[in-house]
Amino acid sequence: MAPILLNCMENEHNDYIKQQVQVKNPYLDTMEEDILYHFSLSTKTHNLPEMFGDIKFVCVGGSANRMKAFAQFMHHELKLPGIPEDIKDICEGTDRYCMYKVGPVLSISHGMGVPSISIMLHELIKLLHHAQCRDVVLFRLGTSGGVGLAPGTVVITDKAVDYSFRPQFEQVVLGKVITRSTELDEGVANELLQCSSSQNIPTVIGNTMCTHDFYEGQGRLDGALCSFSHEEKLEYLRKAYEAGVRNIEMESTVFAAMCRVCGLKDRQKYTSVLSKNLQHAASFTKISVSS
Ligand SMILES: O=P(O)(O)O[C@H]1O[C@H](CO)[C@@H](O)[C@H]1O
Ligand SMILES: O=c1cc[nH]c(=O)[nH]1
Repeated sequence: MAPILLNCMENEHNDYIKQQVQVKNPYLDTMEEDILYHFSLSTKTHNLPEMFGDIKFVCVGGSANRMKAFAQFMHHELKLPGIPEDIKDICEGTDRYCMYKVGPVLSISHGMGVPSISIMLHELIKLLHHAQCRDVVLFRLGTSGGVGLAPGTVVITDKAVDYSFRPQFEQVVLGKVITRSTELDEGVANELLQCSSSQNIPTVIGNTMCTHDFYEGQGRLDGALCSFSHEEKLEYLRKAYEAGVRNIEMESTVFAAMCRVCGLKDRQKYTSVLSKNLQHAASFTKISVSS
């Protein structure tokens, strides 16, 4: 599934915003050193433009092993010199996330849930900014639970939505709730849909619901706690389906919101989430960013 996405994005590359990745924090420029704590990288100890300046695609997913396997797969697909098994974890100085660079592709793990991916995204966006990367496309390759779909269906996200099926992400800042949009890019979703049709993979475009919990949050009956009946669960999932939800996972809203805030507001070209084998999902967004 993943190479299909990357091939597709590369073909359409000229459509992307030719901009350097930017951050939305005036304090960063005044700092003598920026430490990317959870990557074990810093602007003082590492030459980020030299290490990462040629990055065009960033693929993120929850599991460290998956993202290593994906990097090895990309190494093979891109026919890069050397042995895929020898690729090195750039973040080996920390066990929070793993990161592999294969040519213009960066493969990073982000753990489970919004807080974990959010920390990773702060540091990733800063890294791409410091490295002066341009025209970067960001994908999430993950797993998800399908809603009303046959197992194995790939879901390309139209909108990332919250538990109330709203396309928004709520972040508490200084004790106040800030709401950020998670609207996504239609054009990119359609590109991916076209790619899947050429590969004969069952694929739909639909909304992806992001929850803060795998069990009760997703209407599961098999957690340590369950405060609802089977009928109530089905009713909620039915409402979700009617609202256009086709899969459920745990990172898409913050992924979409952060990339959007760091992007061209008027372009609104953003995320998607894919799900495969009931459980394989990928979300993607452009983070070609402007002021
Ligand atoms: O497959 P990954 O990328 O880990 O994502 C999904 O799997 C985890 C739950 O099992 C959550 O993080 C969910 O979003
Ligand atoms: O969040 C998730 C991830 C995989 N499968 C699910 O059902 N939910």
